[in-house]
Amino acid sequence: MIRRCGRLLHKTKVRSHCPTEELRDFGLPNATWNKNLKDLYNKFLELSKNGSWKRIPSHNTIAHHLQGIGKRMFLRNLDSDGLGFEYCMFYNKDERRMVCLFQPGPYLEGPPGYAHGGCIATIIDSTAGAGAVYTCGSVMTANLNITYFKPVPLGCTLFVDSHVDKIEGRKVYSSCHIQSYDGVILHAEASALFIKANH
Ligand SMILES: CCCCCCCCCCCCCC(=O)SCCNC(=O)CCNC(=O)[C@H](O)C(C)(C)COP(=O)(O)OP(=O)(O)OC[C@H]1O[C@@H](n2cnc3c(N)ncnc32)[C@H](O)[C@@H]1OP(=O)(O)O
Repeated sequence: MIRRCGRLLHKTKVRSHCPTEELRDFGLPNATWNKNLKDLYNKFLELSKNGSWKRIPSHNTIAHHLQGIGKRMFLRNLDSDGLGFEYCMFYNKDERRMVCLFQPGPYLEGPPGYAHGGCIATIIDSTAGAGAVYTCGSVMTANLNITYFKPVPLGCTLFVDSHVDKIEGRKVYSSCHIQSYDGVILHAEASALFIKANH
């Protein structure tokens, strides 16, 4: 059993923590991105030209963002592109919005052909969480409520749009919608409560 696991791990190139590994920005286009993802990415690059939006670099540790000691980030734990969470984020400071352009790969399957609900929760938590971090510093998720409206086909392009709605002391209230790349299908919506670090 362990040997079988070992072979599987080897085949799928699951990453182990390697502090000397070269830092790579995964939020840049690669050969596995489909046309819709590339088009949305280019649209947001264009919107970034006047400074309203900013592309957020995405490494395989969060040390870059939080000046801490990062190990391996959950969303960036596969070496091969396109298999898991393929995404990039853009932040708009004035609007307190973080958007994520997301293409769920085949290893995120739940129901046959569709993304697992847990990976949808992960991308919502990460997008809204990153929005809260960029708006007011280090946070922890205290509460996350999701309504799933339509299943998400693997390999499609999603537009994840989060917004910091309200800040009350250490409490940061956010909302998030997941739509198809063209805005036609609303796949899920969520509300989240983040608590700012107590320091
Ligand atoms: C590409 C870009 C990347 C960007 C980089 C970064 C990515 C980052 C992505 C991040 C995304 C990933 C993120 C993750 O995955 S975070 C990992 C998942 N989350 C956790 O493990 C959190 C576990 N819980 C805790 O650690 C504590 O309970 C926290 C820290 C949340 C609060 O404990 P703490 O002792 O510090 O605070 P407090 O108890 O004094 O309470 C303070 C206030 O908050 C209110 N309250 C507390 N809990 C709840 C609740 N459940 N509902 C409603 N209200 C709640 C409470 O009533 C009080 O209100 P008030 O009395 O003041 O009015």
